[in-house]
Amino acid sequence: MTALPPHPFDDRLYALRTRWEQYVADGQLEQFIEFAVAVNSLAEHFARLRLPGLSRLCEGLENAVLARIGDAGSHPMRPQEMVALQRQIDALFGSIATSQPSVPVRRAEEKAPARDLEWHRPRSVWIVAAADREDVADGLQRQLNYFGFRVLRMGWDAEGEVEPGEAPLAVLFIPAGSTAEAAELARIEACRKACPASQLFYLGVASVIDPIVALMRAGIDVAIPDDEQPSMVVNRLLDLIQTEEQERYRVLVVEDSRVASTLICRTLTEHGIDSHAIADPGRLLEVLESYRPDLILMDMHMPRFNGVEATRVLRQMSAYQTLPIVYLSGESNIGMQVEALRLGGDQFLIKPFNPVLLAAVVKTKIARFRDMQRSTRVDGLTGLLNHSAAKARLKAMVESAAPGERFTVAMIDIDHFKAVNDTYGHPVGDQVIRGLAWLLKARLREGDLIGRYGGEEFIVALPGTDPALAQTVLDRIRVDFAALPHTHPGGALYATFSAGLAAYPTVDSAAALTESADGALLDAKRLGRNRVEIADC
Ligand SMILES: Nc1nc2c(ncn2[C@@H]2O[C@H](COP(=O)(O)OP(=O)(O)OP(=O)(O)O)[C@@H](O)[C@H]2O)c(=O)[nH]1
Repeated sequence: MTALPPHPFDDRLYALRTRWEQYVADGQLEQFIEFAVAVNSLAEHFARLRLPGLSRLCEGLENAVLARIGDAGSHPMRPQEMVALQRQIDALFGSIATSQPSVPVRRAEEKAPARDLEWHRPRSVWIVAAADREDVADGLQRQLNYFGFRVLRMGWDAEGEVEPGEAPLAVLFIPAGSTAEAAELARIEACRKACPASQLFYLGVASVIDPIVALMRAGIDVAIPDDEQPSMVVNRLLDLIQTEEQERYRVLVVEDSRVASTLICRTLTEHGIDSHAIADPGRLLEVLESYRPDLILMDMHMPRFNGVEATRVLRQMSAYQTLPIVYLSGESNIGMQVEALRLGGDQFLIKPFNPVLLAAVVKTKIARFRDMQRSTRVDGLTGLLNHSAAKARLKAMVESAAPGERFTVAMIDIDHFKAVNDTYGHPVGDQVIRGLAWLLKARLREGDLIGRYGGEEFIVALPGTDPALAQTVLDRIRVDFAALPHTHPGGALYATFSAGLAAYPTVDSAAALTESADGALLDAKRLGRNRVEIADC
């Protein structure tokens, strides 16, 4: 097996390798299931880190493993099957060893903040552009540089462009037409192979399914339609460098058999999922309220009333209409299963259950449920938290603040924005709003609150930061924003913003913090705009 250098995924790789070696030595089904769990855990880890190429390789291995789980009688597997799996494992380990996820570095011209805080650092991006699309590439490069990305340009014909250790965050392919030719697909395939950890974008694809499928097969992760502005890709890249902190998944198990619920909860725990079990479905509403699960695993046959009846009740309540409900039951009657799905269930799994399948179903359903919930909290124009979500987050920050904890809230407003709209039109105004949103995303930290509070007004909250440091940080962003060109048909315009700051716990409620920061913002406007003022409390 390929020898591995020290690597950030070491623990997971070690678990995967030793479990495989144990299975190779003893050939027991239980060991194979443990190995399957290790493969699943590594695949999820790569997905979380947004390393699409490695995720894909790992998922390929996972599929091959799942197909061979079978039962105790099918283990140890035949020697040829073992060799085939060993080859897949070697290919995966080889790719991991050669791919080095890019390490963030501080921008050369950026000074370290006065007190060291982990503000976002740039990453490198490659742009592969056709000769007649250099203008699009130039515009994108300028924007990417402003948002702190390092850009490397190359043509479609370039060969051997890969420098060792130079794995980019993303590669942007800008083709001459809207359909990829065979040579272009080959170029993308070569890049996919060379950069398994990078996200590959193809800009300007026609909205026709066949060419998009061909691009995906060649290794493209995101095909951007030709009617979407190329600059939108900047936002997607900023999303890539901001991994949202994830709360652990929570599953409520409704199951009257103690043995079954213990087994289910143990499987969930092994996959890093929190669970809570109740034996009496009569307690469902009360526990849903207190535990707030992301999914219910529901038994079908229970005393008093059954799982389908419980599901029907939940589906009549607006709070639980979209909550995923998966039946886990020994019921083998297909008619009953179909009826259970018609009456509100999302999926039907049979007991005794396959632990890997159960975990995969639970995780994918929860991931989709959380994505859907997230979309109701996000502002469509900028991708930031919307007004109500930002307000709720600030309230939660105040309520959960430990004694002695401090943070600073900023209200930010673009100067003379009405004139931008009036002179250049609404779409250009929108681009200016996006520009500021992206700059904030690029420059602030993962744990900072950034929201679009109103039209051209933003709210920011910086944990562990006093007003003086917050002023330094926002002032730097203010200067960069003033230098950011916003293109319009006649050239480029420049905009500025003003900001007001208020500090917790000097001001100790969410409403008073926004009010106080708003007051300081008004002062900044009165004092001439393009400045950051601290509220005097
Ligand atoms: N393009 C665009 N404009 C918006 C959006 N939301 C609000 N606006 C416009 O933003 C402008 C805000 O203008 P004002 O509140 O008068 O303030 P201002 O011109 O920015 O002036 P000062 O804040 O005093 O510097 C209004 O013309 C709104 O129509 C939006 O989503 N897109």
